[in-house]
Amino acid sequence: MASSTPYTVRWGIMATGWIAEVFTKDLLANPATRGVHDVRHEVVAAASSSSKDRAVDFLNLVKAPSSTKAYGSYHELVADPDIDIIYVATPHSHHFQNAMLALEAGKNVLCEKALTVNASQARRLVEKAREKGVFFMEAVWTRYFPLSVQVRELIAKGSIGTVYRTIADLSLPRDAGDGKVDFTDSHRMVNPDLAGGALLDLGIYSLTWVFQTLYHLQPEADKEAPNVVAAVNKYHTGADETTSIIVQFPNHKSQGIALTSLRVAHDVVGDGLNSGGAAIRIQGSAGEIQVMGPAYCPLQYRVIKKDATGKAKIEVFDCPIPKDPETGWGQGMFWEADECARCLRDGKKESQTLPWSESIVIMEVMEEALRQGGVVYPELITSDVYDAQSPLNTGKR
Ligand SMILES: NC(=O)C1=CN([C@@H]2O[C@H](COP(=O)(O)OP(=O)(O)OC[C@H]3O[C@@H](n4cnc5c(N)ncnc54)[C@H](OP(=O)(O)O)[C@@H]3O)[C@@H](O)[C@H]2O)C=CC1
Ligand SMILES: O=C1OC[C@@H](O)[C@H](O)[C@H]1O
Repeated sequence: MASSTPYTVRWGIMATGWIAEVFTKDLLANPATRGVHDVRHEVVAAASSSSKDRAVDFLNLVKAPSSTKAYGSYHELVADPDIDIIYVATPHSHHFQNAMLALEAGKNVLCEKALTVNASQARRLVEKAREKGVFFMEAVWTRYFPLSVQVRELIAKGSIGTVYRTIADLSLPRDAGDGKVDFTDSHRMVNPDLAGGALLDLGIYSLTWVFQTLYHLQPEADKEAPNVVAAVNKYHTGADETTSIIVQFPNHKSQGIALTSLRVAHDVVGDGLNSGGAAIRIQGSAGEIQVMGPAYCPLQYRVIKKDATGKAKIEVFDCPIPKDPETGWGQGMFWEADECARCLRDGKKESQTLPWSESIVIMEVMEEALRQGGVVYPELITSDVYDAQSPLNTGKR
């Protein structure tokens, strides 16, 4: 008989920026408000690379329980024996060193997207997780949305026939009108020192839709790494500002088109529904699924087929994100946290929804696209040699 006591996971939060705040609030949202009763989350500690005060401010901001510990270094965080899993919420540039720091300490790890700066770093992390026997997952939260689960199920049961093509776009209209985009050159979105650029930050979601609809569902025995053709426009900082990728799975006769840009919008109106077209179109031999809303946080999908008379039949499915009524919190990041909890409870080292091998293949695609576009990141952040004392781990910038 299943236990009625929820399985509790104790989290340590590495970094105190924007997404650390959103994710931590989701951890603290009541699971019952999303109908979850088998797992729950506790926030045990948070760490800032710059000071303990910043970690204290962060914990106040997210209204963490008073017992939650604040650390002024990532090293202290990963050494805390009360923590089950570390959430790495630093810029892409830091993920390899920071995740390795936690894995080396024997911690389970959920690491923000993009997992690393290149595929070799991703492979190293997976090898380390395997060696240490710990759980490790890339935090691509969208994969755990009930909407994504439903869309994958529809495809798997052949609702739109054989899927031959997926087109996915995640683009932000940040053109400043003076040749620049409205991020400062030091911002992580465009700063090569922080592995900035449209692809690693946004394009990964376009690729997520391509992969979860065309690659993830390929039978294990027929898994096919894709051919990659990319066009990249570089920003004056050297990071990519607009990148378009065609991934081709020749044996499956399928293709994915993943688009991203910091210049134009995937949705001109900005409400995710009325832009005139879907940013994600999954095209099958017997119909199409359109996913509405930004690729990272979609809230509606439509299944479009012809009925027996040849007339279009459109079914619309809304998938809202439940908010905790007490705090108003809930952005949809709790679903990936629940996945981590269930994997830990069940002794799984990787999530079947985003297996290690798939994170690596996606990193290979992004690395190849950036190579074709001539985007080069600095040695400090591309190295796959772990250094506990790297400035990326100590915060000594
Ligand atoms: N899943 C999602 O929807 C989203 C995911 N992300 C991902 O989360 C990660 C962080 O993004 P975001 O929270 O927006 O970034 P922020 O700049 O807001 O925060 C990054 C944090 O990392 C720490 N950090 C350590 N070293 C540096 C450094 N040299 N420069 C800047 N910050 C540093 C800082 O915390 P401290 O020094 O206190 O440790 C900082 O607050 C990225 O990988 C991004 O792709 C971002 C937004 C949405
Ligand atoms: O992951 C993300 O999703 C939302 C975007 O606005 C953000 O830049 C990106 O990091």
